[in-house]
Amino acid sequence: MVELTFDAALASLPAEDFVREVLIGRLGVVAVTVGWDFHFGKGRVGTPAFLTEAGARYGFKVNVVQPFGTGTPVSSSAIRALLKAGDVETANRLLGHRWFVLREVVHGEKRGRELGYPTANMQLPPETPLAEGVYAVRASFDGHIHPAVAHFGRRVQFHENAPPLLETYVFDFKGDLYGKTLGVEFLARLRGEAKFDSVDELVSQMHRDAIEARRISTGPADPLAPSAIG
Ligand SMILES: Cc1cc2nc3c(=O)[nH]c(=O)nc-3n(C[C@H](O)[C@H](O)[C@H](O)COP(=O)(O)O)c2cc1C
Ligand SMILES: Nc1ncnc2c1ncn2[C@@H]1O[C@H](COP(=O)(O)OP(=O)(O)OP(=O)(O)O)[C@@H](O)[C@H]1O
Repeated sequence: MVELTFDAALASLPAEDFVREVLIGRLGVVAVTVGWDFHFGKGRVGTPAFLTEAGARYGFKVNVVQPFGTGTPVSSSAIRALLKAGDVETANRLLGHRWFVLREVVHGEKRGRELGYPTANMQLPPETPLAEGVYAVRASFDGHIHPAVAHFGRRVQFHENAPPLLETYVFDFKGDLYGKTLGVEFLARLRGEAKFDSVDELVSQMHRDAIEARRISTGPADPLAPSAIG
């Protein structure tokens, strides 16, 4: 990979000089692929049309990739905004695969098993763009993928201001997951995190979450968002 520092000298380099000095002189390109709205060179003169014409003169091939889909352009900021809003289905379609995290399972407060839902806890980086709430997910470990339900949040039922955790309950599984690396891919958000009048009410809601998540995570997959964890 060649990374060019975008400094004043590069910013003021005319498109024609960039082609001659960088693409031909330094890299000796035989083919160049750019997006349909790509611009380069001083004054943004280097359009895909400019590049195609330069390619014909210098003898390199130019592929211009047209926009994908019909709606909003696919961009990492659009995907982050969708995940922050909890719309994982649309984020997954824009990504072309299900959004997933890969992390080690850490110890928690051992409350999960008392509630009837032992959960594998994972700490996600603070900048993770994910809405708090309950999700239908699939979890991968030891070479197998399991349907599961996950909660991402601060556990407002029990804590005032704890850091957010991803907690995953794996259906039809019993075993020790501490220290293992889990892949968790997200299929749908079921609801936001809530504080109930009693722990019993939280547990009743968790039963309903589990039924809904099992239905989704064992159901047919969206062909536009295949699994990336297996
Ligand atoms: C399906 C599911 C739904 C959950 N919903 C909530 C919720 O709405 N509010 C909340 O504070 N915690 C929720 N939790 C998190 C539980 O409070 C947490 O798993 C439990 O307290 C265990 O906590 P620990 O990791 O501190 O032991 C949920 C967990 C699961 C698995
Ligand atoms: N079906 C399951 N799904 C997830 N973890 C399970 C399951 N069965 C057993 N476990 C084990 O139980 C651990 C979680 O248990 P429990 O929730 O009581 O303790 P914890 O580490 O404190 O987590 P939490 O803080 O969520 O309570 C997991 O890390 C895993 O090793």
